[in-house]
Amino acid sequence: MAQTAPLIPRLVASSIAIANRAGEIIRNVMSKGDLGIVEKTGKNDLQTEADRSAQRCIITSLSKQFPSITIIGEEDEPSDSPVPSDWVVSEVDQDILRLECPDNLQQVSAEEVVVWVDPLDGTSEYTQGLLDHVTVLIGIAVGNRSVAGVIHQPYYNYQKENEPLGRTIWGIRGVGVGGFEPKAAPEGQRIITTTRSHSTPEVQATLDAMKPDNILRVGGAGHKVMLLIEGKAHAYVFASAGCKRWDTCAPEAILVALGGKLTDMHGKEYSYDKNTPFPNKGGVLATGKGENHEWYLEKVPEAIRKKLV
Ligand SMILES: Nc1ncnc2c1ncn2[C@@H]1O[C@H](COP(=O)(O)O)[C@@H](O)[C@H]1OP(=O)(O)O
Ligand SMILES: [Mg+2]
Ligand SMILES: [Mg+2]
Ligand SMILES: [Mg+2]
Repeated sequence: MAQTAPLIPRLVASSIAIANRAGEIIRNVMSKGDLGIVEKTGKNDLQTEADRSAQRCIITSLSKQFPSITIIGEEDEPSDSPVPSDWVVSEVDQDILRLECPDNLQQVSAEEVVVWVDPLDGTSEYTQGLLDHVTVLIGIAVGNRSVAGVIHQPYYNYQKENEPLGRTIWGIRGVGVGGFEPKAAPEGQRIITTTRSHSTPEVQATLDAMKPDNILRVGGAGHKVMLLIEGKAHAYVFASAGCKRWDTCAPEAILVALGGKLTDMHGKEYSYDKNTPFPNKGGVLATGKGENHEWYLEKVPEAIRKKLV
Protein backbone atom coordinates (compact mmCIF):
# COMPACT_ATOMS: atom_id res chain seq x y z
CA MET A 1 0.00 0.00 0.00
CA ALA A 2 2.67 2.48 1.10
CA GLN A 3 4.60 1.90 -2.12
CA THR A 4 1.61 2.36 -4.42
CA ALA A 5 0.16 5.61 -3.00
CA PRO A 6 1.02 8.76 -5.00
CA LEU A 7 3.81 11.07 -3.84
CA ILE A 8 1.67 13.84 -2.28
CA PRO A 9 -0.26 11.59 0.14
CA ARG A 10 2.99 9.78 0.97
CA LEU A 11 4.61 13.13 1.77
CA VAL A 12 1.68 14.14 3.98
CA ALA A 13 1.68 10.74 5.72
CA SER A 14 5.39 11.07 6.51
CA SER A 15 5.13 14.75 7.46
CA ILE A 16 2.50 13.93 10.10
CA ALA A 17 4.83 11.44 11.82
CA ILE A 18 7.82 13.77 11.44
CA ALA A 19 5.95 16.81 12.80
CA ASN A 20 4.90 14.75 15.83
CA ARG A 21 8.54 13.91 16.53
CA ALA A 22 9.55 17.57 16.05
CA GLY A 23 6.87 18.51 18.58
CA GLU A 24 8.40 16.12 21.16
CA ILE A 25 11.79 17.72 20.58
CA ILE A 26 10.28 21.19 21.12
CA ARG A 27 8.70 20.06 24.41
CA ASN A 28 11.95 18.43 25.56
CA VAL A 29 13.96 21.61 25.00
CA MET A 30 11.41 23.57 27.03
CA SER A 31 11.32 21.07 29.89
CA LYS A 32 15.13 21.05 30.13
CA GLY A 33 14.87 24.82 30.60
CA ASP A 34 17.84 25.96 28.48
CA LEU A 35 16.31 27.55 25.37
CA GLY A 36 19.64 28.64 23.82
CA ILE A 37 18.14 31.85 22.44
CA VAL A 38 19.99 33.56 19.56
CA GLU A 39 18.95 36.87 17.98
CA LYS A 40 18.81 36.61 14.21
CA THR A 41 19.59 39.56 11.93
CA GLY A 42 16.05 40.97 11.77
CA LYS A 43 14.36 43.09 14.42
CA ASN A 44 12.39 41.07 16.98
CA ASP A 45 13.55 37.81 15.37
CA LEU A 46 14.68 35.01 17.70
CA GLN A 47 15.86 31.44 17.25
CA THR A 48 16.05 28.81 20.00
CA GLU A 49 17.54 25.35 20.40
CA ALA A 50 14.03 24.03 19.73
CA ASP A 51 13.85 25.78 16.31
CA ARG A 52 17.29 24.38 15.37
CA SER A 53 16.72 20.83 16.62
CA ALA A 54 13.19 20.50 15.25
CA GLN A 55 14.38 21.65 11.82
CA ARG A 56 17.23 19.09 11.84
CA CYS A 57 14.73 16.34 12.68
CA ILE A 58 12.32 17.42 9.94
CA ILE A 59 14.82 18.01 7.15
CA THR A 60 16.92 14.92 7.85
CA SER A 61 13.84 12.69 8.02
CA LEU A 62 12.17 14.12 4.91
CA SER A 63 15.30 14.08 2.79
CA LYS A 64 16.05 10.50 3.78
CA GLN A 65 12.58 9.36 2.75
CA PHE A 66 12.32 11.65 -0.30
CA PRO A 67 15.84 12.28 -1.62
CA SER A 68 14.80 14.12 -4.82
CA ILE A 69 12.44 16.77 -3.44
CA THR A 70 13.48 20.37 -2.66
CA ILE A 71 13.21 21.28 1.03
CA ILE A 72 13.50 24.87 2.25
CA GLY A 73 13.63 25.45 6.02
CA GLU A 74 13.51 28.69 7.99
CA GLU A 75 16.69 28.18 10.00
CA ASP A 76 20.27 28.17 8.73
CA GLU A 77 21.92 24.94 9.81
CA PRO A 78 25.61 25.32 10.44
CA SER A 79 25.81 22.30 12.81
CA ASP A 80 28.23 19.56 11.70
CA SER A 81 27.32 17.23 14.55
CA PRO A 82 25.42 14.11 13.51
CA VAL A 83 21.65 14.11 13.91
CA PRO A 84 20.69 11.75 16.79
CA SER A 85 19.33 8.53 15.31
CA ASP A 86 16.06 8.83 17.25
CA TRP A 87 15.35 12.13 15.46
CA VAL A 88 15.28 10.36 12.11
CA VAL A 89 11.68 9.34 11.56
CA SER A 90 10.73 6.51 9.24
CA GLU A 91 7.12 5.96 10.36
CA VAL A 92 4.19 7.15 8.25
CA ASP A 93 0.51 7.80 9.03
CA GLN A 94 -1.16 4.82 7.36
CA ASP A 95 -4.66 6.38 7.13
CA ILE A 96 -3.46 9.09 4.75
CA LEU A 97 -2.11 6.49 2.32
CA ARG A 98 -5.62 5.10 1.85
CA LEU A 99 -7.14 8.43 0.69
CA GLU A 100 -8.49 8.93 -2.83
CA CYS A 101 -6.20 11.34 -4.67
CA PRO A 102 -7.53 13.65 -7.44
CA ASP A 103 -6.14 13.26 -10.98
CA ASN A 104 -4.00 16.39 -10.81
CA LEU A 105 -2.05 15.01 -7.84
CA GLN A 106 -1.65 11.44 -9.13
CA GLN A 107 1.38 11.97 -11.34
CA VAL A 108 3.42 14.57 -9.43
CA SER A 109 7.15 13.84 -9.60
CA ALA A 110 9.66 14.50 -6.82
CA GLU A 111 11.42 17.12 -8.95
CA GLU A 112 8.23 19.27 -9.01
CA VAL A 113 7.84 19.30 -5.21
CA VAL A 114 9.03 22.02 -2.81
CA VAL A 115 8.52 21.52 0.92
CA TRP A 116 8.53 24.69 3.05
CA VAL A 117 9.46 23.96 6.67
CA ASP A 118 8.86 26.20 9.67
CA PRO A 119 10.16 23.98 12.50
CA LEU A 120 8.68 26.23 15.18
CA ASP A 121 6.21 28.96 14.32
CA GLY A 122 5.60 31.40 17.16
CA THR A 123 9.16 31.47 18.52
CA SER A 124 8.61 34.76 20.30
CA GLU A 125 5.60 33.29 22.14
CA TYR A 126 7.50 30.05 22.88
CA THR A 127 10.21 32.04 24.69
CA GLN A 128 7.52 33.85 26.67
CA GLY A 129 5.70 30.68 27.74
CA LEU A 130 2.63 31.21 25.53
CA LEU A 131 2.93 27.60 24.51
CA ASP A 132 -0.44 27.07 22.84
CA HIS A 133 0.57 29.60 20.13
CA VAL A 134 3.38 27.31 18.92
CA THR A 135 3.06 25.14 15.81
CA VAL A 136 5.28 23.05 13.52
CA LEU A 137 4.52 23.79 9.86
CA ILE A 138 5.29 21.53 6.90
CA GLY A 139 3.89 22.94 3.64
CA ILE A 140 3.99 21.02 0.36
CA ALA A 141 4.00 22.89 -2.95
CA VAL A 142 3.84 21.58 -6.51
CA GLY A 143 5.30 24.06 -8.96
CA ASN A 144 4.30 27.39 -7.50
CA ARG A 145 1.08 26.34 -5.70
CA SER A 146 0.69 25.19 -2.11
CA VAL A 147 -1.23 21.90 -2.33
CA ALA A 148 -0.92 20.21 1.04
CA GLY A 149 0.07 21.00 4.58
CA VAL A 150 0.56 19.70 8.10
CA ILE A 151 0.20 21.81 11.25
CA HIS A 152 1.27 20.21 14.51
CA GLN A 153 0.46 21.85 17.85
CA PRO A 154 2.87 20.37 20.41
CA TYR A 155 1.11 21.99 23.36
CA TYR A 156 -2.53 21.40 22.43
CA ASN A 157 -4.36 20.45 25.69
CA TYR A 158 -1.27 21.17 27.79
CA GLN A 159 -3.32 22.83 30.50
CA LYS A 160 -5.89 20.03 30.62
CA GLU A 161 -5.46 16.94 32.73
CA ASN A 162 -6.19 13.50 31.28
CA GLU A 163 -6.35 14.77 27.69
CA PRO A 164 -3.82 13.70 25.05
CA LEU A 165 -1.06 16.27 24.66
CA GLY A 166 -0.55 17.74 21.16
CA ARG A 167 -2.41 17.24 17.90
CA THR A 168 -1.66 17.22 14.21
CA ILE A 169 -3.94 18.48 11.50
CA TRP A 170 -3.53 18.08 7.75
CA GLY A 171 -5.12 19.22 4.52
CA ILE A 172 -4.75 18.35 0.85
CA ARG A 173 -6.38 20.51 -1.82
CA GLY A 174 -9.10 18.57 -3.58
CA VAL A 175 -8.97 15.77 -0.98
CA GLY A 176 -9.92 17.21 2.40
CA VAL A 177 -8.66 17.83 5.91
CA GLY A 178 -8.24 15.83 9.09
CA GLY A 179 -7.16 15.91 12.72
CA PHE A 180 -9.70 18.52 13.82
CA GLU A 181 -13.33 19.57 13.49
CA PRO A 182 -13.76 22.44 10.97
CA LYS A 183 -16.22 25.09 12.17
CA ALA A 184 -17.63 28.33 10.72
CA ALA A 185 -17.08 31.60 12.60
CA PRO A 186 -20.17 33.16 14.25
CA GLU A 187 -22.51 35.03 11.92
CA GLY A 188 -23.27 38.73 12.44
CA GLN A 189 -19.85 39.57 13.89
CA ARG A 190 -16.40 40.46 12.57
CA ILE A 191 -13.59 38.89 14.59
CA ILE A 192 -10.09 39.52 13.25
CA THR A 193 -6.91 37.78 14.38
CA THR A 194 -3.53 39.48 14.03
CA THR A 195 0.02 39.60 15.36
CA ARG A 196 0.78 40.13 19.04
CA SER A 197 4.56 40.52 18.73
CA HIS A 198 5.14 42.20 15.33
CA SER A 199 2.61 45.03 15.24
CA THR A 200 3.23 48.36 13.49
CA PRO A 201 1.19 51.56 13.09
CA GLU A 202 0.20 50.30 9.59
CA VAL A 203 -0.99 46.96 10.98
CA GLN A 204 -3.16 48.83 13.50
CA ALA A 205 -4.49 51.40 10.99
CA THR A 206 -5.57 48.57 8.68
CA LEU A 207 -7.39 46.82 11.53
CA ASP A 208 -9.09 50.10 12.50
CA ALA A 209 -10.33 50.55 8.91
CA MET A 210 -12.04 47.13 9.11
CA LYS A 211 -13.96 48.08 12.28
CA PRO A 212 -13.80 44.65 13.91
CA ASP A 213 -16.06 43.67 16.80
CA ASN A 214 -13.11 41.90 18.38
CA ILE A 215 -9.38 41.51 17.72
CA LEU A 216 -7.51 38.34 18.75
CA ARG A 217 -3.81 39.21 19.06
CA VAL A 218 -2.00 35.89 19.06
CA GLY A 219 1.36 34.55 17.93
CA GLY A 220 2.20 32.45 14.88
CA ALA A 221 0.79 32.19 11.38
CA GLY A 222 -0.15 28.54 11.95
CA HIS A 223 -2.02 29.37 15.13
CA LYS A 224 -3.94 32.22 13.49
CA VAL A 225 -5.09 30.06 10.56
CA MET A 226 -6.20 27.45 13.13
CA LEU A 227 -8.43 30.14 14.66
CA LEU A 228 -10.02 30.68 11.23
CA ILE A 229 -10.69 27.03 10.49
CA GLU A 230 -12.04 26.32 13.97
CA GLY A 231 -14.49 29.22 13.75
CA LYS A 232 -12.86 31.53 16.32
CA ALA A 233 -12.09 34.33 13.83
CA HIS A 234 -13.38 35.49 10.43
CA ALA A 235 -10.13 36.90 9.05
CA TYR A 236 -6.37 36.99 9.68
CA VAL A 237 -5.04 40.44 8.81
CA PHE A 238 -1.33 41.39 8.85
CA ALA A 239 -0.64 44.49 6.75
CA SER A 240 3.13 44.26 7.07
CA ALA A 241 6.12 42.40 5.73
CA GLY A 242 7.68 39.91 8.18
CA CYS A 243 6.04 36.56 7.41
CA LYS A 244 7.88 34.24 5.02
CA ARG A 245 6.80 31.46 2.66
CA TRP A 246 7.34 28.77 5.34
CA ASP A 247 4.84 30.61 7.58
CA THR A 248 2.03 30.48 5.04
CA CYS A 249 2.55 27.40 2.82
CA ALA A 250 1.06 24.75 5.14
CA PRO A 251 -1.69 26.94 6.63
CA GLU A 252 -2.74 28.11 3.15
CA ALA A 253 -3.16 24.56 1.83
CA ILE A 254 -5.35 23.53 4.77
CA LEU A 255 -7.40 26.73 4.60
CA VAL A 256 -7.91 26.40 0.83
CA ALA A 257 -8.83 22.69 1.16
CA LEU A 258 -11.73 23.98 3.28
CA GLY A 259 -12.80 26.71 0.83
CA GLY A 260 -10.91 29.62 2.43
CA LYS A 261 -8.35 31.95 0.88
CA LEU A 262 -4.88 33.38 1.67
CA THR A 263 -3.34 36.24 -0.32
CA ASP A 264 -1.21 39.33 0.10
CA MET A 265 -2.85 42.74 0.68
CA HIS A 266 -3.31 43.15 -3.08
CA GLY A 267 -5.32 39.94 -3.35
CA LYS A 268 -2.46 38.09 -5.03
CA GLU A 269 -1.65 34.49 -4.10
CA TYR A 270 1.93 33.84 -3.07
CA SER A 271 4.10 31.65 -5.27
CA TYR A 272 5.80 28.71 -3.56
CA ASP A 273 8.23 28.00 -6.37
CA LYS A 274 11.70 26.97 -5.18
CA ASN A 275 13.30 30.06 -6.74
CA THR A 276 10.87 32.57 -5.26
CA PRO A 277 12.30 35.12 -2.80
CA PHE A 278 10.89 33.91 0.50
CA PRO A 279 9.63 37.11 2.27
CA ASN A 280 5.86 37.66 2.11
CA LYS A 281 6.41 41.34 1.41
CA GLY A 282 2.76 42.00 0.53
CA GLY A 283 1.46 41.07 3.99
CA VAL A 284 -1.08 38.36 4.80
CA LEU A 285 -4.86 38.36 4.41
CA ALA A 286 -6.55 35.04 5.11
CA THR A 287 -10.28 34.44 5.31
CA GLY A 288 -12.39 31.43 6.16
CA LYS A 289 -14.90 29.71 3.88
CA GLY A 290 -17.80 31.97 2.89
CA GLU A 291 -16.07 35.18 4.03
CA ASN A 292 -15.93 38.09 1.60
CA HIS A 293 -12.16 38.26 0.99
CA GLU A 294 -12.61 41.24 -1.39
CA TRP A 295 -14.35 43.27 1.31
CA TYR A 296 -11.26 43.07 3.53
CA LEU A 297 -8.97 43.93 0.59
CA GLU A 298 -10.99 47.04 -0.22
CA LYS A 299 -10.69 48.27 3.36
CA VAL A 300 -6.86 48.29 3.34
CA PRO A 301 -5.85 51.99 3.26
CA GLU A 302 -4.36 52.76 -0.15
CA ALA A 303 -1.17 54.37 1.24
CA ILE A 304 -0.48 51.22 3.29
CA ARG A 305 -1.23 48.87 0.41
CA LYS A 306 1.18 50.80 -1.83
CA LYS A 307 4.03 50.25 0.63
CA LEU A 308 3.46 46.48 0.65
CA VAL A 309 5.23 45.52 -2.57
N1 LIG B 1 9.17 40.87 11.65
C1 LIG B 1 9.29 39.54 11.69
N2 LIG B 1 10.50 38.98 11.81
C2 LIG B 1 10.63 37.64 11.86
N3 LIG B 1 9.60 36.77 11.77
C3 LIG B 1 8.40 37.29 11.64
C4 LIG B 1 8.16 38.69 11.59
N4 LIG B 1 6.84 38.89 11.46
C5 LIG B 1 6.29 37.68 11.42
N5 LIG B 1 7.21 36.69 11.52
C6 LIG B 1 6.99 35.25 11.48
O1 LIG B 1 5.63 35.04 11.16
C7 LIG B 1 4.96 34.43 12.27
C8 LIG B 1 3.62 35.10 12.44
O2 LIG B 1 3.82 36.42 12.85
P1 LIG B 1 3.06 37.01 14.13
O3 LIG B 1 3.10 36.01 15.23
O4 LIG B 1 3.79 38.28 14.43
O5 LIG B 1 1.68 37.22 13.61
C9 LIG B 1 5.88 34.68 13.45
O6 LIG B 1 5.64 33.72 14.45
C10 LIG B 1 7.23 34.57 12.82
O7 LIG B 1 7.52 33.20 12.56
P2 LIG B 1 8.57 32.38 13.50
O8 LIG B 1 8.04 32.42 14.89
O9 LIG B 1 8.53 31.04 12.87
O10 LIG B 1 9.89 33.08 13.33
MG1 LIG C 1 11.67 32.66 13.18
MG1 LIG D 1 7.04 31.18 11.44
MG1 LIG E 1 9.85 29.50 12.87
